[in-house]
Amino acid sequence: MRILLIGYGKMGKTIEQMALSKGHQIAGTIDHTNAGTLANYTPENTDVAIEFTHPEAALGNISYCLKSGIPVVSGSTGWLDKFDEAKQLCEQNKGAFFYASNFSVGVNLFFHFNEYIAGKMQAYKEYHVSIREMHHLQKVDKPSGTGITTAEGILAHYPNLHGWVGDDDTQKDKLNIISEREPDVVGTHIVTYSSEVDKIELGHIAHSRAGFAEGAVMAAEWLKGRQGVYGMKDMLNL
Ligand SMILES: NC(=O)C1=CN([C@@H]2O[C@H](COP(=O)(O)OP(=O)(O)OC[C@H]3O[C@@H](n4cnc5c(N)ncnc54)[C@H](OP(=O)(O)O)[C@@H]3O)[C@@H](O)[C@H]2O)C=CC1
Ligand SMILES: O=C(O)C1=N[C@H](C(=O)O)C[C@H](O)C1
Repeated sequence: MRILLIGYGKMGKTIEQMALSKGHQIAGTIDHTNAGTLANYTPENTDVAIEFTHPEAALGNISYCLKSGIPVVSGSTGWLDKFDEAKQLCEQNKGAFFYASNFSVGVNLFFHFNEYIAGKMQAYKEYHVSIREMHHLQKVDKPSGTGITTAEGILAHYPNLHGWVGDDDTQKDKLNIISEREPDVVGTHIVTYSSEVDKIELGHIAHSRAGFAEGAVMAAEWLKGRQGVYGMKDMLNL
């Protein structure tokens, strides 16, 4: 497939290596320096776009692809308050849009187990549940998209918790997501259930960006010939 890489930073470059190793071609790469050239890409020269940019840039890039008829896979985080706009655009243009806050198969298994454990733990009121996410110093958004998806999986089972809050806030009836930033941490997410007497933890630690890149290329291949809005649960049958 001819893959357009929108965002050519840490993820764009890792995806490029993964896509080439699987026999795909790179239709082009977009970063700040050549953002205006996005308009040169059409379904005639591009089979699919993979978008990993920035919270401020994601919706514009996704909109361009959907309006132009280019199927688009996005992993950008920090913009999901506008997700419904992307969904509507996809429906209006009969397009193809695949979104995941985290493309690694391991994290999506973690999401699955997280929901199962939350369903069991909500009956045990002596345990206080919280989430901790750790990332590298360059990360611009917090909490992480993965941290928010993890929170949503827990909240679905905890009717007494009304939404999540970041670590700059503490409200008793909300689920706390604590964010830590340290040099070179690729991505770590830990769910903790803590009582007076013990602690239960479920965690995922990414050793590199290869898992994210592999999942994004897999999603681009899977999206071929499909129309609609999809996520990892659709692709992995989780
Ligand atoms: N879903 C998932 O599995 C994962 C998601 N992510 C998310 O992906 C995104 C990118 O992460 P990462 O690659 O580490 O970030 P980087 O900062 O390393 O790269 C971002 C890239 O986007 C480009 N960019 C930013 N703004 C614009 C714009 N307005 N127009 C065009 N290009 C732009 C940057 O260009 P320039 O360098 O010129 O500024 C750069 O090439 C983040 O939102 C991150 O949270 C990350 C890992 C996994
Ligand atoms: O910015 C990152 O690096 C990552 N971002 C994603 C997120 O916000 O969840 C996924 C992964 O944890 C790495």
